[in-house]
Amino acid sequence: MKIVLIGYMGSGKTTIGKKMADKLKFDFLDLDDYIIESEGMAIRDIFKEKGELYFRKKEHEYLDEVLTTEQNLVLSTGGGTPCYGKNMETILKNTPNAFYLRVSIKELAQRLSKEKEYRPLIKNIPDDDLPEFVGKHLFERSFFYSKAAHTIMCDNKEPEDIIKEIEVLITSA
Ligand SMILES: Nc1ncnc2c1ncn2[C@@H]1O[C@H](COP(=O)(O)OP(=O)(O)OP(=O)(O)O)[C@@H](O)[C@H]1O
Ligand SMILES: O=C(O)C1=C[C@@H](O)[C@@H](O)[C@H](O)C1
Ligand SMILES: [Mg+2]
Repeated sequence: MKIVLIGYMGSGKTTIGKKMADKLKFDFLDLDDYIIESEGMAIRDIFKEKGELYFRKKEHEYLDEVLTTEQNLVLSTGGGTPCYGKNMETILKNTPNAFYLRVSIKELAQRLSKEKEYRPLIKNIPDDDLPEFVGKHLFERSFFYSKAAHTIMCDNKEPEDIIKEIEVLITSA
């Protein structure tokens, strides 16, 4: 069984995915970390040296690879994963358990202002401009995120409570 978490940068996919996999005794895989290990480079360096198109190509290949294994897996995707090529279709084809972690622009901008360094798409955006950037970007991406089987509203909730909400929605069908 595969549980896939999608959502904007900073929505909590990695944090929640790790904790949930521990709780369910599933394997855990973070697609960004898998790319970093497989390519032997940090994401910001892949963007800088090989370009975003190369990153998106690899992201697509690794997504296909990890979704076609037999293991029980919680997969935390990258913030852009569902928004390129046929990635969202691939996710939906492989599991009924795709969850969109939805967080408000305000909370995303607050979280991301402290953690821009390893996120190449926002690295150079001044904190004051982050809410506007996130708002526009999220608007474009919501079309893809909202195709998930379930949307979990995450503002002002502890990871443990979000995990409990997800657990009751998981289906083995
Ligand atoms: N429910 C939550 N409440 C408050 N803070 C949270 C919550 N979930 C995650 N965070 C914090 O938000 C930040 C971003 O979380 P995380 O790295 O898990 O996001 P992500 O969705 O994996 O981002 P990316 O797409 O860039 O990989 C971290 O500092 C994390 O501790
Ligand atoms: O939102 C995005 O497009 C990205 C989010 C991160 O998880 C990384 O996958 C990368 O920095 C790109
Ligand atoms: Mg992450």
